[in-house]
Amino acid sequence: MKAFELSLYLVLDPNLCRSRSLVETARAAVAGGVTMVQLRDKIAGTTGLVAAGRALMDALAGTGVPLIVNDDLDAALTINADGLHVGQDDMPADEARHRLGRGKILGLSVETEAAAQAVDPSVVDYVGIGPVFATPTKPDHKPPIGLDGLTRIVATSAVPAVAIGGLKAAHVPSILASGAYGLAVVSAICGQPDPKAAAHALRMAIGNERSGKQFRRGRR
Ligand SMILES: Cc1ncc(COP(=O)(O)OP(=O)(O)O)c(N)n1
Ligand SMILES: Cc1nc(C(=O)O)sc1CCOP(=O)(O)O
Ligand SMILES: [Mg+2]
Repeated sequence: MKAFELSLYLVLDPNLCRSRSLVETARAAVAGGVTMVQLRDKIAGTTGLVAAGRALMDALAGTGVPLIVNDDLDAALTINADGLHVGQDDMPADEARHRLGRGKILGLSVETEAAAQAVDPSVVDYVGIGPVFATPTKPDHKPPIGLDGLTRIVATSAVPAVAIGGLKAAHVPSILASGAYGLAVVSAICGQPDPKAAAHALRMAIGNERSGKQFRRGRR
């Protein structure tokens, strides 16, 4: 399996990318410090996802940043993506793992402690927990879990967690304090006038928060 790092996970949605292409946005975001990229297009269909996914695979080659395909296992397999992300209402994780093979990254959305408890770490590599806050990016999202809900669900998870839903740079301290390893965002990068600068600001906030914690632990 390609190594993965959940600190800053860009979920690419063409609806939010304004006039920029997915490739342009991904390149800029990776230059700004994004560590994972997901292709999420709810209307493209498998053919559209395959075309967009191939272009993204080329753009990310050599960067070390994995490309995850949302929902569509066939598209992920066709382009030999680094992994797949499924939700509770998508294909069951067991089946996704079986068809994906052991060498790929599999992410699963969880919205409750019960769902987090049910995650099998031999099947699922990471969980996406949300929505932390309400967001117009996903109109069909479940009720927001808030920071307390996030903290409880993270504590239940046997695999690394990334928080998602309405997250901006100002939320970095509270999200990391919840125990989540990182943040997954759409509009905080995709919808921004300068996606590289937006990604950089998020990544710096994450780095500062982590180093600040180390410093505080060492103080008398
Ligand atoms: C990292 C990450 N976490 C959660 C989701 C949401 O997945 P899902 O609940 O299946 O909803 P859709 O994105 O498919 O609308 C995600 N995509 N990525
Ligand atoms: C794709 C997605 N999944 C969610 C979940 O709660 O599972 S919230 C969401 C959209 C996140 O977009 P933004 O960063 O613009 O708020
Ligand atoms: Mg889904």
